[in-house]
Amino acid sequence: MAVASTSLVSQGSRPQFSGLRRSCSKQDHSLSLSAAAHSLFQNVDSQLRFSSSRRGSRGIVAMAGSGKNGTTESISKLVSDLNSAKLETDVDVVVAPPFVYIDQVKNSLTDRIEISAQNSWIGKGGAFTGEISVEQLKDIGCKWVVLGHSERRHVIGEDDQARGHVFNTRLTNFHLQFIGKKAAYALSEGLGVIACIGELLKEREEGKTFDVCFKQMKAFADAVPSWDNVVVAYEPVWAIGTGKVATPQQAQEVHVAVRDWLRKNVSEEVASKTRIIYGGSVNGGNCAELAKQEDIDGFLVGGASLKYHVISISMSIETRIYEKSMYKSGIGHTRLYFQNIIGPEFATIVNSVTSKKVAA
Ligand SMILES: O=C(CO)COP(=O)(O)O
Repeated sequence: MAVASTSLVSQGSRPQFSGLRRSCSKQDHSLSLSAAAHSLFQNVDSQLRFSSSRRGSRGIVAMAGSGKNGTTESISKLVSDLNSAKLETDVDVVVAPPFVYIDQVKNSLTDRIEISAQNSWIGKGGAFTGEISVEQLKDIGCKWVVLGHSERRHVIGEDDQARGHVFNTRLTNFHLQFIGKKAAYALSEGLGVIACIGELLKEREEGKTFDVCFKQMKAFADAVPSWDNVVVAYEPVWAIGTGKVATPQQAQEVHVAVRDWLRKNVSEEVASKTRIIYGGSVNGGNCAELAKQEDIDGFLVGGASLKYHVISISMSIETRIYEKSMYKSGIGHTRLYFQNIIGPEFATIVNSVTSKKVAA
């Protein structure tokens, strides 16, 4: 779980909060996705077809927020908000600050919330200038690392598979299944891994969502010896930082497909136990509906982790105004608008995961 909170991030970058609900009982999964499911992927009523047999008692880790930039001052404020937030107890909360602020966050953040890095090196530390080793992350108190984030894949160029070129002999092997191998090394050293997957808009439009997600899952599965400390984060790239959140149905159908992939390719037990969280424009307004979906076990949150949850109530009151001056000015009814700040938005998101559990 990783909360990389926006508070830990500064303008122009998306922080990431992820909330993870705590783990859960093993459930029977009867759903099996057939190949034909791919062609049905876009159908409107897919929610029903893709609904799994899991029950809501499953715990969820669901809050990771991190930021990719920030300042000492903005981070102090975010940490203070996190420390005072009322967070339900059965949600694991993780914050993933930028590397340079991890120490500051670690030294000021409540123990209730764990810390994640946003990336780590593929193997044991050594002469890899500019990289951060897993050993160093552990040394400063990190418990988690986010790997395979879409920005690392599509902006930095990290990949699951071998690259078309090799920088030098020493790096040849590293570039084979780069992301999976990073995950394997982090796990071997005791860090939890938030393993990100997700399709580009073009890939979704071409009907390749499952193919892309399954390929990314395979790269992790081929490399990791155990899924015990892995949380899968499904983040459709087109939803990250765009304000275009996946609908609950769109998210659920991918989550259940990924769970089914785990069942078929790893084991029934791993499929049942692995927490699959959703990321991509999650906020205080849309989290509750997403959290109701059976296979959404929490969230990886960016921008919303920097904000406050504001409830706007607009009330139109049909009131005849007899007061002379008002009447003359033509005001026949009064509209009242209320804005109520109910706390940090990440708290709303974390607690939505708990509400799902309670409701179920
Ligand atoms: O990047 C993200 C999480 O890693 C998601 O960011 P947003 O919540 O801002 O879309």
